[in-house]
Amino acid sequence: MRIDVVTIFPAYLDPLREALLGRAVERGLLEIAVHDLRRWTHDVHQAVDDAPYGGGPGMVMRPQVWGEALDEVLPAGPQPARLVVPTPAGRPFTQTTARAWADEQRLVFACGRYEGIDERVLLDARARGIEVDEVSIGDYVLVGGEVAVLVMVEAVARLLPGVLGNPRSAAEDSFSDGLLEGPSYTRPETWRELAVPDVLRGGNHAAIARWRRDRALERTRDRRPDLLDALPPDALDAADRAV
Ligand SMILES: N#Cc1c(-c2ccc3cc[nH]c3c2)n[nH]c1N
Repeated sequence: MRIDVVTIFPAYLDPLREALLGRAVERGLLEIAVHDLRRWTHDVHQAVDDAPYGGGPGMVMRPQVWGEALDEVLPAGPQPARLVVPTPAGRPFTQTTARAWADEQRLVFACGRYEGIDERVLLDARARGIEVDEVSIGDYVLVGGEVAVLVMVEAVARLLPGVLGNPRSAAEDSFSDGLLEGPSYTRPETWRELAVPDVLRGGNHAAIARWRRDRALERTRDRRPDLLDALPPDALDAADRAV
C-alpha cells in the first residue's frame, strides 16, 4: 500500500516514521509520502486560504492550490486511489472503515485547516472518478486534519500483513468481534496486594476463553451498549446472554 498525505504542516506527520509504522516502511510493507501543500502555490506569500463566500468566521482553503496538488499526487489513469478528507462533518471512521481501506492499493489524505477545503475540490475529484471519503474520527473539533490522519493511518497500517508481530493481535483486538476487549494482566502474580484472576493462571483454555468473553461482554454492556445493540442476532449464544 502507498499512502500520500498533503498538508501545510508536514512535520505533524513525522510520527509516521517512528516505531511500528516506521519499521513497516523500512521493511517495505507500506510506502508513506508527505507533501507540503505550499509546493503548489505560485505567489510570494504561498497563500493557501481565502475569505469564505457568504461571509462568516475564518478562512477557506483555495481550490486552485488543492486542485494542482491532487492532480499531481492522485494517480492518473485506471489505478484506483481513495481520497480521504478528514472533517468533523464526515461519516464516522470505525474499525470497519480501517479494515476496508486496508485492502486499497493507494490512499491519499488531504489535511484541511482553517474552516476546511473549498467543496469544489471534492466535487472535481469525484467527477474524475476518484472515490472520496469525508470521515470524522470523533464528535469533537480539532484545528486541522493532520491528527486525524495519524489516527487513521495507524489504524489501517496495523492491519496490513506483516506489520503486527502477531497477526492474532489484530484478529482479537477490540471491535474484532464487535465487543470491547476485556482486561489484561501480566507478571507479577500479585502487585500491591492485587492478584491476577485465578482462572488466567490455571491453564484451562476453555475456562480462560469463557472468562475473557464474559469480561468483554460486561465491559461492552457497561461502556458501549450501542455495540451490543448492533451485533447480529446470532452473535450471542445462551452463555453470552447469561452474563
Ligand atoms: N477528522 C476529523 C475531525 C476534525 C477536523 C478535521 C479537519 C479539519 C480542518 C480544519 N479543522 C478540522 C477539524 N475535527 N474533529 C474531527 N473528528
